[in-house]
Amino acid sequence: MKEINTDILIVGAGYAGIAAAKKLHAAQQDFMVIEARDRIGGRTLTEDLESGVTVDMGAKWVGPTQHLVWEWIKETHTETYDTYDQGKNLLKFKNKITSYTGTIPKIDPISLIDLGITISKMNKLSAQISLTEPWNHPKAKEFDAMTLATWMEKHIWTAKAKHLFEIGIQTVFAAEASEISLLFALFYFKSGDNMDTLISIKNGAQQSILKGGTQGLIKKIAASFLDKIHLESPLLRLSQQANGIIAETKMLKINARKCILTIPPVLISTIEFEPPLPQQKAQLYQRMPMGAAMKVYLIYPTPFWREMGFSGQIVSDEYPLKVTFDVGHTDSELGVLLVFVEGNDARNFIDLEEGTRRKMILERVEKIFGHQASMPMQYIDKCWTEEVYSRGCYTGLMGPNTLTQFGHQIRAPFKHIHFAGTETADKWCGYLDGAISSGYRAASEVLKETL
Ligand SMILES: Cc1cc2nc3c(=O)[nH]c(=O)nc-3n(C[C@H](O)[C@H](O)[C@H](O)COP(=O)(O)OP(=O)(O)OC[C@H]3O[C@@H](n4cnc5c(N)ncnc54)[C@H](O)[C@@H]3O)c2cc1C
Repeated sequence: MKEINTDILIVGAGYAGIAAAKKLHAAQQDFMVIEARDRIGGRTLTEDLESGVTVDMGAKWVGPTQHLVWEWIKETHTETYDTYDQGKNLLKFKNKITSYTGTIPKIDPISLIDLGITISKMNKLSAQISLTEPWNHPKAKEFDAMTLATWMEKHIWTAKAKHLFEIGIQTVFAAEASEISLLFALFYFKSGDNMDTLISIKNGAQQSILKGGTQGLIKKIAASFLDKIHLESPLLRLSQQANGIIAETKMLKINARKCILTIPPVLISTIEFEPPLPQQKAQLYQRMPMGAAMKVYLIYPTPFWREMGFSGQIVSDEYPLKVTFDVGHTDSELGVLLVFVEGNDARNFIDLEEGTRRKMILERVEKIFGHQASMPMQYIDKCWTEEVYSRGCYTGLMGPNTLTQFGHQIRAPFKHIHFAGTETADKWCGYLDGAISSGYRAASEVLKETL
């Protein structure tokens, strides 16, 4: 086993780990990064397809208020383009297809009012939640004792509004409303400005796309300190002494003064800690499962739906296809349709053979856009629950009784170990921007203690 001495060890080379490294590099600190995978980027993964199309199999979009990602985009002169958002969107509900413009589908007036009131109630409630201490809201215990599904049962009157709201929830959390606490949902909406921002393209979280992909961006940021990143080095054991830590992988023994751990909460329980994590912290990590999502790209010779006057955005109640977007560049001749399968749908869909998955998706898009839709040049899909070093996506979630009882542990250091990762962010928790802010915060904590 090779022994290495460094001042600060960063575990994980996703956006949080690279943000921490960037800050330490700028401060001319002695640090190293260990990463389990054979690549950097974590939950970002950009692939250049033979057709010339670049696809993000992980994180894709950047919204206008995600200022830290925009700083990186500007610093690296990365080109962006807007998600195609012209023409009519389509809603397929109970075998009927209707078209609409804007974020909210055209449905009967009663259901429409019901949906509008529900979203506005969510926004009003979430606006009252503190991002740093959501557990201190006067009704925190009450909100954290119920799931979002329980709240929906009580407050949404029409079946159609409930169904559409559920699709919105699956899209935002990659999970079911019955898996998350109301308090966590309110915190998450506030963290991303509000629910409207999270589900919107224009002025929302789905507004901009990076030309070289989100993994392309992190590669540019890490370029000046690549020699400090050790790939294929999963952390197995972390022990703490009076003056620092000893981290062990299969091949390395690393002695450091401080450690910044950026791995997803669900994976923290896989590390052997000596001494063990404080019991409330350890219990927290037993309660932050990942959601599940599958991303499917369909590449066509042309974005033929645009010529038909459609935006490429579909909201559908038919398993497995619930939501689609046109993510092709306006300058490209090719059509790129991105299909999301999320929550329990994804968990079931992932177990099917690839041929069956392809057939099902193509049947669904054909029903909506016609025969041309059944003949893409390429079908490509990716499931994140199969990724050993992610275990799902988009982020770690909290069910009832988690934020109020254990939430205060999320950013708390444990002796020489500091905790980052998007799940620890107050602003844009679950997103790339939150990952960057968490990395910067953890690096600042360490710098404060070591300088
Ligand atoms: C399909 C998908 C779509 C998404 N869409 C968007 C989007 O459009 N916009 C957006 O802002 N966000 C999106 N997200 C969320 C976004 O990707 C995450 O919020 C962000 O990448 C998290 O960064 P992180 O550094 O906190 O964690 P990670 O990216 O998970 O990084 C943690 C790193 O730790 C490594 N690791 C794990 N275990 C160990 C170990 N034992 N030892 C060493 N290393 C280890 C992992 O390999 C990984 O590289 C999406 C995510 C997915 C998967």
